[in-house]
Amino acid sequence: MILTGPEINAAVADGRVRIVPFALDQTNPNSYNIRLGPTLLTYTSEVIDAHRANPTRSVPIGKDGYVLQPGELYLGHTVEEVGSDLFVPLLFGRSSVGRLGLFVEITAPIGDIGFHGQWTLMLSSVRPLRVYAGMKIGQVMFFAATGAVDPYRGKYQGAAGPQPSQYWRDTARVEAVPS
Ligand SMILES: Nc1ccn([C@H]2C[C@H](O)[C@@H](COP(=O)(O)OP(=O)(O)OP(=O)(O)O)O2)c(=O)n1
Repeated sequence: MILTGPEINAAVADGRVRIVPFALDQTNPNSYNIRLGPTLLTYTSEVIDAHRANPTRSVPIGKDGYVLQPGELYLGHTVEEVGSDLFVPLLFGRSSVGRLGLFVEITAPIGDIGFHGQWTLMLSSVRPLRVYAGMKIGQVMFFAATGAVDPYRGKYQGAAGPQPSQYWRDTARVEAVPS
């Protein structure tokens, strides 16, 4: 089951969903629009190494916006902290933004019950595209879950600003290489 817009508003009001800051005019019939935060991160090394922490460069989005270039990966973030200890959040692009040729995540729309923080957006643009801080770039939906809840305690908990991949932490748990 998915929360309707009025139910998202009610869930924010009684604490079942946390969206900060929250504005009623960002609620859709069955989702909530999230805005692009003012900071982007790009990886600076030519090769991104999945087993290492990769260096990044912070790029502020100025008042005149910032032009995303095709072929580059930009890590953005939501203005809003979005989470729930009850519902499963999923983040998707908005159709109006998809129509501009912008992907807002790469195979990672799923949030965990118990995650709280700003979400990291994985921005990639089909054509050069000027984006602006504060633009309503994506939407979060909330799904009712069944079963006992074991809340998120992962490596991105409490995220503030764009978070580069910490996949390298997983390798401490040993990746078995099939022979
Ligand atoms: N586009 C996204 C998708 C998810 N998240 C947040 C919400 C999730 O609860 C948290 C972790 O997401 P995943 O479980 O997909 O990530 P990992 O499995 O890589 O991390 P972990 O091992 O911490 O679960 O990151 C995010 O900020 N941006």
